[in-house]
Amino acid sequence: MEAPLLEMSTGHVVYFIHPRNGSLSEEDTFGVARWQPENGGEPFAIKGNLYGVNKGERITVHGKWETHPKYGLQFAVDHWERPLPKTKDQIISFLSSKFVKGCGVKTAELIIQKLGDRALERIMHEGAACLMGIKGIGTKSAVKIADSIKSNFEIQQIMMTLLPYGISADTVTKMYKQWGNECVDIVRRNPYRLTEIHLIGFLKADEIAMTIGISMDSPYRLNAALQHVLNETCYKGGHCFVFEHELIDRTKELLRGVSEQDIETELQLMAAHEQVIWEEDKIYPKHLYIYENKLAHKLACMATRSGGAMPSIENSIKQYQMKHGIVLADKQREAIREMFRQQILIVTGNPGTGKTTVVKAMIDIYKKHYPEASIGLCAPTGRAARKLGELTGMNSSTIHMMLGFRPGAEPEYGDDMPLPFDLIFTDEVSMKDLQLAYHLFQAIGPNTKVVLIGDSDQLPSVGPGNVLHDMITAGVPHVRLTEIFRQAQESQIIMNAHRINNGEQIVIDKNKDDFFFIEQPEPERIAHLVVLSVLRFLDKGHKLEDILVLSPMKKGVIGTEELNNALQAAVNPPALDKAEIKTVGRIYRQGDKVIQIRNDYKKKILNGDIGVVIGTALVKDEEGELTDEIGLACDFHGKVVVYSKHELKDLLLAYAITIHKAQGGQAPVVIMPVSTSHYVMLARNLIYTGLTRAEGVCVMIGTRKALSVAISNNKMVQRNTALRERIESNMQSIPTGQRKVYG
Ligand SMILES: Nc1ncnc2c1ncn2[C@@H]1O[C@H](COP(=O)(O)OP(=O)(O)OP(=O)(O)O)[C@@H](O)[C@H]1O
Repeated sequence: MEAPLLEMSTGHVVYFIHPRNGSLSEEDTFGVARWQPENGGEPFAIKGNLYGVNKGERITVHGKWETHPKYGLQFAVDHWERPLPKTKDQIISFLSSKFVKGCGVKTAELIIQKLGDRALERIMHEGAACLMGIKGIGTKSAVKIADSIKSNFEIQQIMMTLLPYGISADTVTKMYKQWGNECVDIVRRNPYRLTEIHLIGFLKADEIAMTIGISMDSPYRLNAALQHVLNETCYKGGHCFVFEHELIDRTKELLRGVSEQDIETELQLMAAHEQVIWEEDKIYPKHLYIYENKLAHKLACMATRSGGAMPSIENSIKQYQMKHGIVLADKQREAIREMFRQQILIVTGNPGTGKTTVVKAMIDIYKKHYPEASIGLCAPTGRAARKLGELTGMNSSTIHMMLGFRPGAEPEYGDDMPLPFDLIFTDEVSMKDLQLAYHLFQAIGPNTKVVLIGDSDQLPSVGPGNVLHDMITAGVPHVRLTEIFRQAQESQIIMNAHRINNGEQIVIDKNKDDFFFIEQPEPERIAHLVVLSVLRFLDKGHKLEDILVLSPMKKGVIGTEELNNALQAAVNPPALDKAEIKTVGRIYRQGDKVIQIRNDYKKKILNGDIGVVIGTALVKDEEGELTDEIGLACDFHGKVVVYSKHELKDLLLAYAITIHKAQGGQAPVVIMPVSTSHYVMLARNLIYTGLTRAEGVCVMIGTRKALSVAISNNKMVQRNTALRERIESNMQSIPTGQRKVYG
């Protein structure tokens, strides 16, 4: 049976029925609107994918009539387009609309006066030149006007061609921004280039390629598949490279039916063109290879620059101890001496071993010796940076902010412009992945000292690399603090963290009120108890921001997604006076705790930043001008950020977060489900990292059996990295005689 012919109607949306504010997004495109046809007929309801349609805008909808059981006759939109305005009035209203930049009604009338009724066709054909000489239009605004007219209609043509291939309107808009009117040619020739636009992955591009008719063994396909497997393996597994045989096997599995020989040949070509780096049996994404090599070289240079002991240091330590009424442990004193001797020093220790105490002593003594010196403090997350600042009483920032990360460009500080500090302390070093470590060390000048502080027993970085471990094993100067001080010994959280780290079971003294284990085997009951515990802490006067609910994973009854839904319903239920924004499968409500899950240098909000929804506000466009889209306003420690509907994919509820996401942050209360339903995730360093997020109270809910499985599982997941070997060989290539003396 042939598909019924589509009918069409040109007119405009009078108002949106659903959603009422008309704010649709790429994820949520379904809308219902009151439609006024321009032929003067009766208004009627239209429904369907109305994403991109603006109230009052003249468009043409194509679709068919349907009878809804409740709402009666409606026009179901299949697709829509913006027709070229024809009459003088239509042209003036289009030219003076928000689609054309820099043109008001007056200017629009002058344009028609000069160019006539075919003004738009002429502008598209002749460009800005035909606008020159019109009163009030300078060269700049002529270009602006011509460009916006051109892109408006050009993009529509491109959409008509590309939408049938299954490419979404939003992706076409992004492609157009990047490739202009070459979009169609590019996609037809090599649809895998769509993966350059970050919204499309290999699988989707492959689907489109198959619709276009690209052959199964096309070199474009093989190339994209190899890139995809290489990047996925590195970024999901934390690897810096993938072994050749593994890369080929996985790619073969993905492409099914393509020969190993063809894949290998493509890989050789990629290596020849330096799309990837092939070193012995290792295949690197090019950027990770560069990072690993340059970082290794820099670390080796710094690690071999020692300045010799400072004679007056023992006296300074003594004076510090007297002034502060403290006796530093041997290892703490060693760390201070080494800090003066070395250009780079790593100080590690489990909780309560005096890391912060020694940092404060280092700062104090260094300032005594060098009163004019400038000292910088930084950490990988906002939370860790704030804590370091509070504990030392000095300014502290995220590493990203310190280095001046910006969208689409290299950071402000790098090897040609080193950071302007004599001494830098950087905390939570276990979280630094290869890329962040590379950027930080690139920006360290020859006369700057760096002290890295952290706990090497915590989870490794989320991103590729095992930087802290590799630095320590390669012999970068390192002091490990081991003594647990008396005050710390009183904390059951700290003592149990040490036990877990040593593979021992936890011990709880029920007379103390900082550590609780609630035995409960049923995941549904565990989830219920988590919610009850949160409510109880809130009743006791804790603020929402004081409580971290940590789960090892996202999925499942006690995964973060379901816990977040349950906690949102219990802690922040809907109310008439609370603003809300809905996207697919999620509601954000005023008062919700939220977490950013991607670095956004433009908004200056980093992956892992936690904030609170404060309401709704108008979204600004790329030029900073207000649009009529209603977005979600969130407060991140005093910084207010507005998210468009489209940007909400970067924001999750944060009543419950994964332990990985919680790294680098702590809270007075931690509630953590520990269940065998998370079997695959039960690992010692995971539980240890979760527990050590608690500053005051930890409540574990689950089974001792699950906890015991986790504590016994100390298998370190292997990461493919050659940083250690590279640091070692770089160190060896600097002859002892030529090693520079620091200081
Ligand atoms: N030399 C010392 N003598 C006595 N007490 C000390 C000494 N060093 C540190 N402490 C005390 O031990 C406790 C833990 O120290 P500190 O906070 O410096 O450890 P930390 O390793 O930074 O801990 P965390 O990783 O939990 O932040 C503090 O109460 C601190 O005052």
